[in-house]
Amino acid sequence: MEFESIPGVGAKTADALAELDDPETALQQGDVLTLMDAPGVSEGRAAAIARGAIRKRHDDPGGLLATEQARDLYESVLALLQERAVTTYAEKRLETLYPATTQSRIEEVRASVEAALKREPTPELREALANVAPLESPSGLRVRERCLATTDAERYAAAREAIPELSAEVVDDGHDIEELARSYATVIVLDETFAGSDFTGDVRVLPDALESPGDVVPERLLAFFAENRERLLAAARVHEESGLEPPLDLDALTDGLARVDEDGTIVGDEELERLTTAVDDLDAAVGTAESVANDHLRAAIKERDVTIEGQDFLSLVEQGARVDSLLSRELDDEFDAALEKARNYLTESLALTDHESELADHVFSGEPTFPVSRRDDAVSRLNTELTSARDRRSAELKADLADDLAALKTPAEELVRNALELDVELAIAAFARDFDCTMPEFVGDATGAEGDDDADATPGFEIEGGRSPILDVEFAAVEPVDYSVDGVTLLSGVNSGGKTSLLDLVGLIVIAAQMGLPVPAERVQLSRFTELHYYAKSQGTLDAGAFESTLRDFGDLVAGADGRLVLVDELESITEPGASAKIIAGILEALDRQGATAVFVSHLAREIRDAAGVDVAVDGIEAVGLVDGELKVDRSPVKDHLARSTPELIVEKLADDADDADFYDSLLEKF
Ligand SMILES: Nc1ncnc2c1ncn2[C@@H]1O[C@H](COP(=O)(O)OP(=O)(O)OP(=O)(O)O)[C@@H](O)[C@H]1O
Repeated sequence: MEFESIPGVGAKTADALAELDDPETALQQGDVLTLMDAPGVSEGRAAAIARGAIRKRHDDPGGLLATEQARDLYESVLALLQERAVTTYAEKRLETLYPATTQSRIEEVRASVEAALKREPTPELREALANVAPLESPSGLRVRERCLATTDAERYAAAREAIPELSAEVVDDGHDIEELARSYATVIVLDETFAGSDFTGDVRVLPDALESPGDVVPERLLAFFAENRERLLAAARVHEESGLEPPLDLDALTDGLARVDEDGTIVGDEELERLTTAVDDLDAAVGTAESVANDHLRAAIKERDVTIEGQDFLSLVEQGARVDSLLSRELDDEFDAALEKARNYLTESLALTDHESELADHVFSGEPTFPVSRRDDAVSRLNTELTSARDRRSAELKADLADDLAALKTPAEELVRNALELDVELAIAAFARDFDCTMPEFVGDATGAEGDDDADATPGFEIEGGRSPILDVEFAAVEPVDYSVDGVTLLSGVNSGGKTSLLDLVGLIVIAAQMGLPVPAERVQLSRFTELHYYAKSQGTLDAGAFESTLRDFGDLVAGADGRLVLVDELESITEPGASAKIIAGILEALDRQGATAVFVSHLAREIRDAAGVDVAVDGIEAVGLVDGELKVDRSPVKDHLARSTPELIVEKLADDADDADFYDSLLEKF
C-alpha cells in the first residue's frame, strides 16, 4: 500500500508505518494501538492516520467539524463512548469513528452498530474484558541447550537474524562441531556438506532450519502462549460470557495453556518432573545416602567386639597398615549391607529407573572404608545421564505441544481481537442504552447532489424527543425537546430557556449521526451535511481587530461549499446591537442564497428579521409562565413564533399585577 496516499501521511510517517510487522492490516482494522508502535507516531497521530486510511477507502474529503466548537462537541461524543469502554484498545479504536461526509462510510459503521446494539454489557463480561489486551510477541527469549553451527559467514548472519533465540557459531570442521556437542545438548548444523557425517552427541544436520524457525525453536511458540496466557484465558471467558462464537475449541486452548507455565516450561508431565527433581536433588540425595551408610556402619561397629590377632596388631603398628584392611575382614558383610542401603536410598529417593539405578550403584562401591564416601566420577556420570534424559524429554514435549498449539495461534489471535472488538461494540451499546438512543434516518445529502436517493428532500433536520447527554443536569432530569429546521432560522427565547443547550443538542446529534452512531432522541431525520460550523456565544463586545476577523470568518463561511449546517449562538454580542442586527441579517441572507441550513440564536430576532431582505423564519422558546419568580419554559421551540423575551414577560406580569399599571402598559406597548 502507498502509505503516502493516506490523507495526512507524509514521507516520514510512511517510513515509520513501513517498520510495523503488518501495517496494512492495522490500517484496515483501524488498530490505533498497533499503529502507535510505529516509531515517532504518537497516540493522537495514530488515530489520525487510521481515520485518514478510512477516509481514503471511502473517498471521504472529511472536514465536517469546521470550527473549534464543532470539534469540542465531537470530543464530547467520543468521551461519552470511551468512558464506556473497558480496554485501552477499544478506547483507541473508538477514535477511528469520525463524523463522515460520505454515505458509504456512515453505512459501514451503521451496519456494525446494528450488531452492537444487540449486545448486553453485563458486569461479568466487563470483568473478563478487563484482562484482555492485544497479544504480545515475546522478545529476548534465549534457549541455552541448543546451538546453530555453520562454516559460512553469510549463513551465520542469516541464522542470527532468523533465530536470535539460539547462539550461532562459525565452525571450521567436524571437529569443531563435536566440540560444540560437548557444551550443548543439541547442535543444529546448517550446512548440507555435513549430511551423513557421524558425530558423537546430539548433532542434527538441518540445512532448511532457517526457513522454519518454529521447528528448531518450539520455545518461541510456547513463549507466545505462555506470555499471553492471561489475555487468552480472559478472551476465552469473554466468549463464554457473551455467547460470541469462538474461532477455536476453547477446551483445546485451555488444555494447551495448562501444559506450559509462564516462563515457557512444560508442566504436568510426570516423567519430566521426575527427571527434573532427580537432577535438582541428586547432590543432596547422595549426601544423605552417605549418612545412611555411615550410620549403619557406625552402629554395626559399636556393637562389635573386634579381636585382633597379635600378628595383625604388629603389622598395624609396625607397617602402618590401614584399619580398612581390618574393616574389610571383620566387617565385610556389614560394609556390603551399608552400601546396599545407600544405593537403595539413592534409587528410591530419586525414583530412578533400572538403567539409572545401575549407574547409581557405582556411586557407592569399591573397597571398604569408613566413613563411606561417594565416587565423584560415578555421581558425575549419573548427573550427565539424568540431565540429558531431562533435556531430551523436555525437547520432545515442547515439540509435541508446539505442534498442537501451532494450529491454534492464528485463531487465538482472532479470539483476542474479537474480544477487543466486542468491547468497542459494548461501549456503543452502553452509550445507546444510557442515553435512550435511536438510529437516525438520513434523508439525502444536504447538497442535493445528483445520484442521491432523496435529492429532492429539503436539507435540514427533524428531532423528536431529543435529550442532550452533555447538559449540566442529570440525564434523567433532561427534558425532551422537539425541533426541526430546514433553511435559515432565527431562534428567539427567554433567558436560560435552553437555546444554547438546544444548539449543542443539534450539533451533537448531527455529529453522532454522521459518525454512524445512534443518537439521543426518540426519532431523528436529517440530511447528510458537508460541514458543521458551530460558533459559540462570544464573551462580550469584541475590539476592532477581533470584530474584523470574526466578520472575515463569516465572509469565508457564506462564500463556501454547499450542504452546510451553521449553528450560531448570540452573535449580536460581538458589537453594538444596531450594527449587530444588520450584520446578522446580511449573513442570513447570504446563507439563504447558498441553501444552507442555519440556526442563529438571538435576542435581537425581531430587529434582524426587520433588517433582512428575505423572509427569515423565527422560532421561539416560550415561557409558559412564572412560577415562584422563576420562568417556567417549554424547551421545545414553537415554530414561526417570536418568543417574548424575559424583560417583556416581566413587564407583562407587572402590567397585569400592579394596581396602577399605566406605566407598565406603556412599556409593554413598546415591545
Ligand atoms: N432540555 C433541558 N432539560 C433540562 N434542563 C435544561 C434543558 N435545556 C436547558 N436546561 C437547563 O437550563 C439551563 C440554561 O440553558 P441554556 O444556557 O441552554 O439557556 P439559553 O436559552 O441559552 O440561555 P441564555 O439566553 O441566557 O443564553 C441549562 O444550564 C440547563 O440547566
